[in-house]
Amino acid sequence: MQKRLIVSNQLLQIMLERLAQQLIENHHDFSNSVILGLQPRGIFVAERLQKILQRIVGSPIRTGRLDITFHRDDFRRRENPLMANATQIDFIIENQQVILVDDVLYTGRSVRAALDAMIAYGRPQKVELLVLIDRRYSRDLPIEATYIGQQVNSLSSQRVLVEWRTPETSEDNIWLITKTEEK
Ligand SMILES: O=P(O)(O)OC[C@H]1O[C@H](OP(=O)(O)OP(=O)(O)O)[C@H](O)[C@@H]1O
Ligand SMILES: O=c1cc[nH]c(=O)[nH]1
Repeated sequence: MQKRLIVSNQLLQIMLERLAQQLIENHHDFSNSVILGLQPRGIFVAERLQKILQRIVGSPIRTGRLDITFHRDDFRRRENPLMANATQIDFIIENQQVILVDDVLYTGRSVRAALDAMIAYGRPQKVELLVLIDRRYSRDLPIEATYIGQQVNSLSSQRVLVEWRTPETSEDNIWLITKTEEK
């Protein structure tokens, strides 16, 4: 396995600050806007953004967690049963501007499932999508992000891995993983 660093710890902090500023440009004080992080990995991005936004805006930013498990189009096709995560939305999304947040946009199938899952909670006025990494030219569906951390050219055999800091590592990094033949 080869691991190539595509976003360093320092760059990722700058990227998150920039994405937060872009959100503020469009959503001002967030009085009519909410954030939904996609389970399982989008919630880390959503929580980081929430902290930065709250620091800048100076008021609470409504942030929830959306589970998409039962809305995935491969739900019944998987050999290993999928484990559902929690959906936690403690606010009304009816008539709100919703920002869906995930770490990676690849085929677009997770986002399609998220749109489906979200509709059970109300009819938003508008829905946007924010991702850290947009794997270009990889879409199976006509879905694009509104806010992008970085676009990456990749092969279908590769995978993007977003690694968040732990007490041991204290660094956030994004890697492009290439599987190599085991000898
Ligand atoms: O655009 P997509 O092709 O849906 O891929 C993007 C999704 O994949 C990852 O999740 P996860 O690894 O849980 O999903 P996967 O099994 O579909 O790769 C990632 O956190 C995104 O949610
Ligand atoms: O590269 C990819 C594709 C889907 N999901 C990921 O987490 N990474």
